[in-house]
Parts: sequence; C-alpha cells; structure tokens
Amino acid sequence: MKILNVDQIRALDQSTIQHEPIAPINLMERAALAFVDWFADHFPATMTTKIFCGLGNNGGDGLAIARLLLEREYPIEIYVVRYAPRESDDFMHNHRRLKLVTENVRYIELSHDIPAIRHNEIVIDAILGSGLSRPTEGIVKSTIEAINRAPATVVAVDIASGLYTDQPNAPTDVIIEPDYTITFQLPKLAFVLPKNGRYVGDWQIVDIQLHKRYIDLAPTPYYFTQARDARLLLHKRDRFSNKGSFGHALLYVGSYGKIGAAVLAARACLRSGVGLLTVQVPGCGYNILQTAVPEAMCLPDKNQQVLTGQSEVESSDPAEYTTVGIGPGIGKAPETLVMLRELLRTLKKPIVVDADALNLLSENSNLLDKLPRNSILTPHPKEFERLTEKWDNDYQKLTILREFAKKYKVIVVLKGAYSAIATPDGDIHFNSTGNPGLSTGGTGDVLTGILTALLAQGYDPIEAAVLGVFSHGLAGDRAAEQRGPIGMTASDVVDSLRWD
Ligand SMILES: NC(=O)C1=CN([C@@H]2O[C@H](COP(=O)(O)OP(=O)(O)OC[C@H]3O[C@@H](n4cnc5c(N)ncnc54)[C@H](O)[C@@H]3O)[C@@H](O)[C@H]2O)[C@@H](O)CC1
Ligand SMILES: Nc1ncnc2c1ncn2[C@@H]1O[C@H](COP(=O)(O)OP(=O)(O)O)[C@@H](O)[C@H]1O
Ligand SMILES: [K+]
Repeated sequence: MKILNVDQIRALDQSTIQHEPIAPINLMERAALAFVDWFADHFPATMTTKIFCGLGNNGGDGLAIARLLLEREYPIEIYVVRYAPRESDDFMHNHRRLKLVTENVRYIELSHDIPAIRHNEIVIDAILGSGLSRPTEGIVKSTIEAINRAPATVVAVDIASGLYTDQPNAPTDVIIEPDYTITFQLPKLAFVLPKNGRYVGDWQIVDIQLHKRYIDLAPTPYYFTQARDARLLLHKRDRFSNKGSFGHALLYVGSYGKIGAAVLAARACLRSGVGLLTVQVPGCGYNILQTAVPEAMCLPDKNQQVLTGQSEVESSDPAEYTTVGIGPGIGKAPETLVMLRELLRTLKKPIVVDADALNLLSENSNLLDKLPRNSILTPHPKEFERLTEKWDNDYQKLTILREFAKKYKVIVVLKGAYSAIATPDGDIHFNSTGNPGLSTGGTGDVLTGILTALLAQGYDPIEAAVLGVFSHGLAGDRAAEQRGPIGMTASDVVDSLRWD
C-alpha cells in the first residue's frame, strides 16, 4: 500500500470528486460514516462524547460525525473552536445540516469556553487535519492542551490536530495525544515515525473509496507493507521440488559466550524454508550447534573463541553457497575483520549483513564499497547511526537512509517499530507487523536467519527483505498472542514462523 504526501492526498480528493463523480459534501459524508462505523464498533452509545471541530474540512468531518452519532443516539456535546473568521464551504454546509438536527452547538473562542472533560468520557478531535500549515497557537493550542490534560479517551479524526502529515514538528509544538487515530484511505508518513508515537496512538485506516487509479499512478517513495502485499511475494513450492531447489545457505555466526545468536539464526533460517544450511561457528560452538540444531551442518572454525573463516574440517569456498549471512554474535576481533574483508573480496552475490559485521563495517568504512550489490543490511538505529551520522529528526533519518541505500546499492532494513526498508532505487517500505515484545535479545538474529533463507531460495533481494521483515513481525505477533509481549522470547518468534 502506498503512503502519499499532503499535496497528493488533496489531489486524490479532487480526482475522486471529478472521476467518480461525487459532490465534495457527499465525499465528506462518506468519510464521516466510515469513522462512525468504526466508532460505534468500539464505544457504546452510553458514553458521553465531546467532539471538538475546527473550521476546515477536518472540522466539517467532525460536524457530519456529530450528526451521524446523534442519529445513533449517542449523548454528544458539540464544540466548534472558532479560531478564525472563515470556515470552509463544506464545513458551512455541514453546519447547516447539523443545525436542522440540533441547536446544541457550542463555540470556543476564549479559554473559559473550554468545557471540563471527565475520565469516563470520549473526546473526538476534529480540530485540524491534513491541512495543518503552521504550529497551533491561541485558542486552538489551549483547547488541545485541555484535551491532553483530560483523563478521557481521545479519538483523532484522520490525524491528530497539530501533527504534520509529512514534515517534522518542532519539539515545542502542541499536538493532540490521542488513544486512537482513525485515518482516511491511506496511512500517513507521520504515523510510522518513532518520535510521533504519542501523537498517533493505535491507528487504523478506514476505506472511503477514493479514486483507485489515482493512487495506482501516484509516484511515491513510501510504501506500507500489509498482509495482502506480503502474500503476493510468497513463492509457491513446486510439487516436484527437492532440497536442492531451495538453495544452500552459509551462516557466519557466534563467538564465545554468544553461540545462542548462532542457534537462533540457524533455527530461523531452517524454519524459513532454506534447502540446506551450513553454519560456521567458532570451535567452542560446535557441540552446542550440532545438538541444538541437528538439521544444520556445522563447520567449526579453527579458532575456539571467534570466527576467522579458517575451518577445522575441509575448507569450503563461501562463493559456492547460494548465499551467505553474517553477523549475529560474531564480535569484532581482528581475525574476524580479516575474515569479513576476505569474504567481501570474493563474494559477488547478495548477502545478509547484521550486528557486529555492521559494526566492523562502520569502523572500516572503506569496506562499504565492497558489499555485493543488493546485499541486505539489518542495522538497528544505533548500528545505523554508527554507519552514517546522527540525525536531528525522523525525517532527516529517512533522507540519510535513502541516500545510504542508493550510494552503496544495498537494501537497508532499519529495524524498530515499523522497520523501514530502503532500496537502492530510493524507495522505503515500512513494515506493519511486530510489537514491543520483539524488543528482546535475539530477535534480530532471528531476522538474519530468515532473510538468509529467503535469499537462498532465490527471492529477489528487495522482496526477500519486505517479505522477511513482515513474516518476522507476524511471528512476533503470534508469539505475543501465545505468551504475551513481556514473556515472549526470540525462540518463541522462531517457533511462531509460518509461511502460508
Ligand atoms: N483528503 C481526503 O481524502 C479527505 C479529507 N477529508 C478531511 O479534510 C481534512 C483536510 O481538510 P483541510 O484541507 O480543510 O484542512 P484542515 O481541516 O486540517 O485545516 C483547515 C484550515 O486550517 C488552517 N490552519 C492550518 N494550520 C492551522 C493552525 N495551526 N491553526 C489554525 N488554523 C490552521 C488552514 O489554513 C485551513 O484553512 C482531512 O484531514 C480530512 O479530515 C475528508 O472530509 C474527506 C476526504
Ligand atoms: N517496538 C517494536 N515493534 C516492532 N518490532 C520491534 C520493536 N522493537 C524491536 N522490534 C524488532 O525486533 C528486532 C530487534 O532486533 P535487534 O535490535 O537487532 O535485536 P538483537 O540484536 O537483540 O537480536 C528487529 O527486527 C526490530 O524491528
Ligand atoms: K484531527
């Protein structure tokens, strides 16, 4: 699914109005109805609902929502924040419609007009939407502050008032802090950026049937991967396949004290459909790996503690494997750096690079140019910062991320909530699955195993990254269902992997 910018969202509105065709007021009615359907599914008509409307189309939505909720017999109190002399046409139209149903519309012009809000009430925020063009101030700001102070449940219409859709807010900006955001048709870039978490809450998209062809043709670098997008990427297995059909992967993982990382990556790789798996671990990991992961072949390194690439048994050429994954638990020993340098000299096919392999790259940045084209790098934000530079805000981080992926012609999975996958073409795919239960040691190792397995099976590297990150998050969601987000572990994520 695409993420469009504010100008495109406005144009999409117009395109829908022209092509469907539909009158703007009826499109607003459709949006209000979609919101009210969601709202009625979540809140009983016994709860007092205070709705705050601005003077633009977000406020117009609010007035239509108020009327529809009155029809459904919600005890609703309607407030219009009168911060300017002019209202939008559709606001006025809905204002007239509402007046036919109720006289009970109150106006907030000064602070003392702001009502007290109690804890068992619901607040609907329809003050400002995607038309935000400057920081909130005056009575708008005071109203938002009062709503944020109140103990009520807050639901934002389309986007929290005061939050920009696709540009950074200043730290001093006053913005609604909703429990829920119900947004129209498409996700907004602001929703997937870490600093905005409290200004978004749980968010959901409601479909208001905006012009599909406009969306299909609209150029954008930003995508949001949902289940239906991921499902399209999954390769079906041929009935006459054999283990040779699904590649032979080689993992370089583990060091003394971190053989667990090797086990997790190996188990995840096998659970993700690889045909054959060989794992190179330091000598100390041999017995552990052979016992914990009997399905994998094991190459014990000559060195007991760290990886050097020199094997105790027959030496194998890493270039002969379908793909290589490197990093989880390997440490940053000088011998391991020598191994990484040698691997990058010989490997030409895309590989997966994680954890300390990334830290070695950031300390030896001349190696970045040697990464095979379309390799997948999986840094968490700290690792990415070491590879690049500090950023001032999430939008600048996205710019740095895109530039990095383009410059080195690699795919970068910047991990976290809504992991951002940057491609060499400059696109970014945000992931929709996963939960805070994944914030626990070892889940990144699991991801490396998954991605290595997908590359081994011949997935296009961008598709491997998008599908692998989605499935990893989904496994995390299943593990959280079983164990709860606090009790789940990285092993539970491996056990929860499914590919159907
Ligand atoms: N784009 C779509 O697909 C649809 C949009 N609709 C609604 O329309 C909204 C956008 O409407 P508008 O473009 O009228 O924008 P808003 O309702 O967000 O804001 C409108 C007005 O507020 C002013 N303004 C901006 N920043 C301000 C600030 N900080 N303080 C005070 N005033 C400020 C603007 O100059 C503008 O006149 C969406 O968020 C959504 O709720 C829906 O009605 C239907 C479909
Ligand atoms: N709050 C969250 N929501 C969704 N996914 C998360 C969250 N926190 C962490 N994750 C995911 O968990 C994984 C953590 O990886 P990483 O930080 O490398 O952990 P480790 O090094 O311990 O294995 C990443 O895939 C990341 O996207
Ligand atoms: K709003």
